[in-house]
Amino acid sequence: MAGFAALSFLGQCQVWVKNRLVQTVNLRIKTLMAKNLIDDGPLPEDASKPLSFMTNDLKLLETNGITSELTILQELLTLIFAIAAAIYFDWLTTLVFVVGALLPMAVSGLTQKPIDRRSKAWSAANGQYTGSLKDLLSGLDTIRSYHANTVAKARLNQSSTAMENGLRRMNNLIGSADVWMSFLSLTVGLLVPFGFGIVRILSGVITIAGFIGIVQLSNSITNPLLIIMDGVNKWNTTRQIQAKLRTAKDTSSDKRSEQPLGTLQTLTLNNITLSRGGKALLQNFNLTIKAGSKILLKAPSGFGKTTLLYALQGQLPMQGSYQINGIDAGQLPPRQQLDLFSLIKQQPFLFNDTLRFNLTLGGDYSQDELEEAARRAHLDTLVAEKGWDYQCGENGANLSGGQIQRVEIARAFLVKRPVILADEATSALDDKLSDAIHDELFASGKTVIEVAHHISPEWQAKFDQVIDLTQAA
Ligand SMILES: Nc1ncnc2c1ncn2[C@@H]1O[C@H](COP(=O)(O)OP(=O)(O)OP(=O)(O)O)[C@@H](O)[C@H]1O
Repeated sequence: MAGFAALSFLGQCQVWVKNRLVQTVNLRIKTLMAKNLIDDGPLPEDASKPLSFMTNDLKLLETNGITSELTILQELLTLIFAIAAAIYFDWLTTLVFVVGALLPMAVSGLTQKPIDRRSKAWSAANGQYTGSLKDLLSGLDTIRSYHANTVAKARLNQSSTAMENGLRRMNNLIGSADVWMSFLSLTVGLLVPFGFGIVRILSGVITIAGFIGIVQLSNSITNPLLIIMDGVNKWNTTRQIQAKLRTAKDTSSDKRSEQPLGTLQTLTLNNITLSRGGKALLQNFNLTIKAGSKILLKAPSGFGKTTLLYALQGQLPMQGSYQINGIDAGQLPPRQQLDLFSLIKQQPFLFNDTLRFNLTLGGDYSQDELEEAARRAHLDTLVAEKGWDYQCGENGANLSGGQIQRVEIARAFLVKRPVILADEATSALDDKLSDAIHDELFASGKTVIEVAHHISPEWQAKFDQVIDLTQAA
């Protein structure tokens, strides 16, 4: 009774230790990936990929990777003890049993590449499914308005079918590999060693009792080996994911040291080339911007204006020479470069949180600073009416388009950075409000780089430079 209780308690401890280990590893990986995603990684061209990685792929890593590693470790211990005990009876018969059990394992190596390919295909299909689902949820109002329900459901079904097919194919391959490895284990791993053992008994090298001992122990050799093979196959499905984790580790160790930049003097672009999604945009572009100047960038839609603003911040790559105060931007820590700019986005993003949080984004600002930013962005009437704790809703669903834009403008005023990048910053505002915001932007004394399609001739005349990007190369 006491023995059984002790064994059960050991089993209980094993469950606790295993789950604690899985939790610790999962948390470390999630923290590392969150850091890479938020701090270090490039802006994703397709958000569904990191989304799927953080959810589905990391789950697969837990079930097929971390859990398999623990199982392999546990079974290895049983295996080592069983082999040691069997050697005590007869080392040669034990060797034949071990070789017979290892042979199928070597053959299992052949299935690794196809398993890799199928796991990659499953991961891609998974990303597409997550992307479709995300699209559908954020565009549900549009889908319903235009009665696109049937098409939307069909698209989602199509990607979920592709994902489930990918999963089935991957599991089929793993399952088939397991079945045929078992067949080999039973034949090469069991029948041959049995025959050899009988020969050893007949030649008087071992006793029947010794052979029975080895046969008993062979279960503790073959079974752990089968479980280890299955674990290795499962672990192999996570190799792509582990490769991504290693890249994340590399990017998170940025060795560039902080260089004193001092106050901003110039931004110099020489022979700059930009591309996005494989498409060449600006070519051989040159521009020098002095601190405090007001620049208007003009070009047709899709030319690459927004891309240029992101590249100035260092959030998208650019080829050529980009210097900040004469220092190569590539030599600056990304954070130092980012800290020079506040970006008023063409399509602002709002958190499903209060007005206050949406302005401060968790930063430490005094109430006076908040009120001042809201006043300059002409958001003060909204604040007076709704209060700072007003819930903006998912991506600003509880605000008008113009109010969302003014929250974005207020954010830019609040952070007080030397350069304001304004991407169609007042496109949702009426002329009077747009003029008032421009008055504030120009009065700030900051460098303003604005991208806009509709700016009146009077306002255009107030800029230091109006650059037509189509003529700038
Ligand atoms: N995330 C992305 N992935 C791939 N290509 C993109 C992405 N975003 C934009 N592009 C492409 O890059 C090109 C430049 O886009 P960008 O937004 O910089 O143009 P823009 O000049 O600001 O246009 P607009 O005046 O319409 O805002 C376009 O052809 C666009 O299709």
